[in-house]
Amino acid sequence: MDFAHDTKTVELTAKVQEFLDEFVIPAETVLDEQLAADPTNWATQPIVRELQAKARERGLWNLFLPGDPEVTGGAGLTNVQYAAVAEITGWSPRLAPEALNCAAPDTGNMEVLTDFGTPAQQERWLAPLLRAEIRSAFCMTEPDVASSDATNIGTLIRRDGDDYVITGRKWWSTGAMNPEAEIFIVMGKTDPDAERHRQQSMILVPRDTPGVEIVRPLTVFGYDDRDHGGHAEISFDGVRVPASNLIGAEGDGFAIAQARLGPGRIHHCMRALGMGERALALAVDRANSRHAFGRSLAEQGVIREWIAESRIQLDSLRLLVLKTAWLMDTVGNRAAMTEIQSIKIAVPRAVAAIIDRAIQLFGAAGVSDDTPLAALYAGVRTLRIADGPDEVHLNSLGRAQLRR
Ligand SMILES: Cc1cc2nc3c(=O)[nH]c(=O)nc-3n(C[C@H](O)[C@H](O)[C@H](O)COP(=O)(O)OP(=O)(O)OC[C@H]3O[C@@H](n4cnc5c(N)ncnc54)[C@H](O)[C@@H]3O)c2cc1C
Repeated sequence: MDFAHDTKTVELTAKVQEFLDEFVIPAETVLDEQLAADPTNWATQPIVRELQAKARERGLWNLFLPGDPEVTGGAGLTNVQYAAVAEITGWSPRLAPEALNCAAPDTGNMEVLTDFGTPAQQERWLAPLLRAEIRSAFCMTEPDVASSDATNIGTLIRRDGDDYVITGRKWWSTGAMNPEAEIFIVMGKTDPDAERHRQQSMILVPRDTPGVEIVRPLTVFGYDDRDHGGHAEISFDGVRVPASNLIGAEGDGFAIAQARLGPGRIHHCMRALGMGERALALAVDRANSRHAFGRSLAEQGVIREWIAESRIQLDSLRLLVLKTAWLMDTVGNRAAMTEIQSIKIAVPRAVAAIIDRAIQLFGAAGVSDDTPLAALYAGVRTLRIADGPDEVHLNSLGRAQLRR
């Protein structure tokens, strides 16, 4: 086995690392200042635009998008190549992914439009998303039903002449508080009587369509996540859009959702490893510089154990993520399902524990916003729920093993 990255990855990660160190990490305080200046402004902050311009100049743009760059407008990286890049962006999850136009949910939405959109849909919505001129949201989860089970979804998409009419309520639509999120991909039922996995469809709903109402923002442990455009509850009340806004055919929604979530899950895991590395680096600095009871924290056995545990977890999980990425590249997402589920479960758990140990090492400073740790913890904790809770993946992974 050759564990080395190829030349392209080595060169690209060096450029991304330099960009992170030189521009992104110093910009974090600027972002905080800009967000604090107007707490009612959900739009993309000027510092993000500045970073995006610098990233584009350096060719660090749309790195998440596979396939032929001439056709897709992406960078054409394999999952293995992108894994190394995404991990670096995880060091600054509030800024780096968006600076490179590699942030969820836009990445997943761009993939859906690339793979399933019509030429007209691609021209109208994908092209400006690839240029980061607009943003988007993905509206699947609903407040009234357990939405880890997509077959529960109650939103109706009813055909009426040349239109579809959408009625329902969504929540946790990430990014939708940002007024620049001009397009929503909405999942709903076109045929509630069809076979369970053929009832749903996906449809493009422009934000400014009559009947779309942003009800309220939601918070994660008190964080409004304004740097990601927040998370919105949205009501769709008799929203009428042309039939040509349907993505794929009626009944394709479930299959498109599955296709969207495979790469999305591994991207989250790659970035989470970067979050864990940053927490560990902060912990090491703190342990070496802080003294208690006559010696540095680094000289306490228990702290050394924490540091060692974190290193072991990060290095072992990175190998599992890279193996998963390699399988996705070589045998496809479906054949890599066991590994995708494994990392989706294992990485957020481990990284939450790594950040938790770093918080403990920092004492009270660790739970404040004086360090990035509290926000990193809040972010990684949601990954045990978002894109499907741990239990759903464990259940399916266990079932697959038992059938072997
Ligand atoms: C930060 C964040 C961002 C999000 N962004 C988006 C977004 O952009 N778009 C979107 O549509 N949604 C988004 N979501 C929603 C997310 O996908 C859902 O929260 C998730 O699918 C779980 O659905 P639910 O919250 O309704 O929980 P439920 O489905 O009600 O499940 C609750 C709990 O029940 C248990 N459970 C469920 N099924 C099983 C099972 N089979 N076996 C054992 N236990 C089980 C689990 O412990 C689970 O956590 C986001 C969520 C968060 C937290």
